[in-house]
Amino acid sequence: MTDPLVTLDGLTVAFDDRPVVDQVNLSVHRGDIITIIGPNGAGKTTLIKSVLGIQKPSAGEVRLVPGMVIGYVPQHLVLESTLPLSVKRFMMLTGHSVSECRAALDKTGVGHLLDASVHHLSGGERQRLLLARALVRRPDLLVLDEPAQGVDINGQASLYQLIRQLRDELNCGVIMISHDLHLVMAATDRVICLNQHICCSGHPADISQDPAFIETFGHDVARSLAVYHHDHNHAHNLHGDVVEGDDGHLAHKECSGYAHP
Ligand SMILES: Nc1ncnc2c1ncn2[C@@H]1O[C@H](COP(=O)(O)OP(=O)(O)OP(=O)(O)O)[C@@H](O)[C@H]1O
Repeated sequence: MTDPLVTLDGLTVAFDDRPVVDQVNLSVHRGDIITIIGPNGAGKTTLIKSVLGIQKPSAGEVRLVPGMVIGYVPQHLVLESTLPLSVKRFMMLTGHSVSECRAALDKTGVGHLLDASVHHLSGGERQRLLLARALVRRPDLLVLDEPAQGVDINGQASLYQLIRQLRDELNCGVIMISHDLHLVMAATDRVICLNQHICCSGHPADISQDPAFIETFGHDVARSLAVYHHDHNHAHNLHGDVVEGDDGHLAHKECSGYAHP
């Protein structure tokens, strides 16, 4: 495996001697999609700010591959509402050419909005614009802070799908914060459950059964997530009945559920 793009080594950030990120070890490689979940105030944004270099660690360190490019997608696009601003002009503020900006907008599915006003975009279109602004830099690492905020449920699913597709195309690493637990479970490779320290981490299918996850999010959340996961130890016949597989085990081949690992 290649060297990680980012390594957090005992990262600790304290405000007034209160650690809000406590001894976090984490590495992100090319191709990884890592999602940070956790309750309000758990230190998720602080951790991401440390990766971006805008929050200094109190202890430990953040190591980045030298020369690496980071594309950042904030939660919201904050704009002066009285200032007329087209999508094209907004993108060109990055210093990239029109053709590069257009290519990035095409990639995120909003190339047709080049001449539209940014003030008139829907929630989903705004998030795609912010993603295009991050992509135009051809990042090695994409950092997203709740990218699906203000986007409806169908829009959220396609936004997460787009993030996976961009990861494949750019071969970048992705680290994001999300509160949309069901979508996270379907769209990510590794979940980090943060509550100052890392409570638990792992594949989405496994994490909902972790006692630390249940302690942080409660039984109801864990149970509702567990609905989407089941062991592949049996098969269904055309009537949906469970049947035994060829190898004597019960195999679950015909079910096309939500989040099969
Ligand atoms: N600059 C700062 N000075 C003092 N306290 C801060 C500062 N930034 C964050 N905090 C505190 O650190 C804690 C973690 O904040 P952070 O924004 O990282 O949490 P979060 O997990 O992203 O929360 P949310 O899900 O609510 O966005 C909070 O208690 C917050 O008030």
